[in-house]
Amino acid sequence: TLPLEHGAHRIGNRTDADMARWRSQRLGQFIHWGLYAIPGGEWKGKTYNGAAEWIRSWKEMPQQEYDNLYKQFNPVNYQPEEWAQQANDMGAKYMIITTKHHDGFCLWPSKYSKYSVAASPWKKDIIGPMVDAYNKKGIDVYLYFSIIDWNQPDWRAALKTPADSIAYQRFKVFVKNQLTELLQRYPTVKGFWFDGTWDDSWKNDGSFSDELEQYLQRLHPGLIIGSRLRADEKGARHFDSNGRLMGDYEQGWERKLPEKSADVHGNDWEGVMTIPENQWGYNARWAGHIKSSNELIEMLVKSASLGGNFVINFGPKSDGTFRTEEVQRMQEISRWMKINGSAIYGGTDAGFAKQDWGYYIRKSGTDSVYMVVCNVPVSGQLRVKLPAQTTLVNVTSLEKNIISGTPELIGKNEYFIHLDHKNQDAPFVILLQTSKDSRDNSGFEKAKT
Ligand SMILES: COc1ccc([C@H]2[C@H](O)[C@H](O)[C@H](C)N2C)cc1
Repeated sequence: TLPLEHGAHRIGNRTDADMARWRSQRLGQFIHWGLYAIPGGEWKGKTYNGAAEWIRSWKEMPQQEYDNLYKQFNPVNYQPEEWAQQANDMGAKYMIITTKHHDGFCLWPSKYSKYSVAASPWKKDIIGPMVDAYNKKGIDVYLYFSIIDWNQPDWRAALKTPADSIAYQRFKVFVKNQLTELLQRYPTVKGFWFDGTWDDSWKNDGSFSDELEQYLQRLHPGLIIGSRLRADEKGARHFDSNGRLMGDYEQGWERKLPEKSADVHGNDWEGVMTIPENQWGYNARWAGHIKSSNELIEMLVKSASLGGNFVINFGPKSDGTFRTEEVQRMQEISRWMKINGSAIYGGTDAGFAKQDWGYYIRKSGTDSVYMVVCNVPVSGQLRVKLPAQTTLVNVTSLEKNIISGTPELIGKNEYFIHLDHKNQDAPFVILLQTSKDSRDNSGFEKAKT
């Protein structure tokens, strides 16, 4: 391995209580909210086909006009208590809020930038009341922070001249000041979700990103920061030049999920997902495929079955309300989580052979393994192949009328669980109580006699 000064400083997952809490939460809510919600993907009758929060970079958008949108930011219907209530109903255990996206507009009255809510008609702090409302519901808050800042004259994508380096040096002081300010203003936050760290200016400055992460940890012990912040001294991101994960969890799963256990190498990880194909901020017209609640639930289940967290993104409108499709998804997921949440919270990779009908999730540290059935076989029988020296002690379902009879032993450590022929309109859950046992199959034979 290469001798790295600014590569990964820890091998393996964090084992402290803060990380264990994050790991048990499994379902998060991402919120992208800012000036981009005002145009909502359209400008002067034209539709922007990119992601709404990137509209400033659209050739049809005069940047000065975008930058002046702060004069219209006045979310008269913003009710953070309602936001927190609906997130709590959905079953989200943490929330990530954009304090500042790439456009540089700060949703808190920053001492270090005039480009904030303080200059808007709204005037007031947006972040504080949100953190308080979510924390009051027992939901942890993480602060999304974009390193890229199109509003800051000292920001540079690349350092081409000595003048660039001098300006960028000032910019790094500004970044450190804002992050310090955020931790001082909102001491209950559990971590940062960094973004906008792919440019050369940042990638080629691994030592700064490393020092910044260590500075933040000293300032606020226990902070959880994913792999997007850091670069090592050779410009490697997420994984250092020795292939070791930097940060506290793999944060690269954006609008995509790992397929199998081998894809995550035993690391903590988090997937973030949009409901439409690729819109984070509010976009008036969602084009393309819009994920149903069952699709999002299956992604959540798949994430938990692979030992990761799943975060669903919402883009509130400029007035502070949520669009119908997003409210619908929160309500449908809420109904499912109220019945099946025990399979998700504290869930992790069961280490069982994957079957076509769906996913296994182990309640971490126990012999309880949940089966979440997403694809009901026309045969009506679910194949369960237990690892060696594992016996099946009990089988129950979280809802009534799912299973018919007792499991049928069909081979060594292999069973069919027969389903009651009800057609299901959502994934359903069966709980397997197993036990480590030197004798194979000893479980159900006892039950059968
Ligand atoms: C260039 O491809 C990108 C760049 C940035 C993103 C940003 C989105 O604006 C959103 O904030 C997402 C979490 N982030 C990765 C997404 C895709």
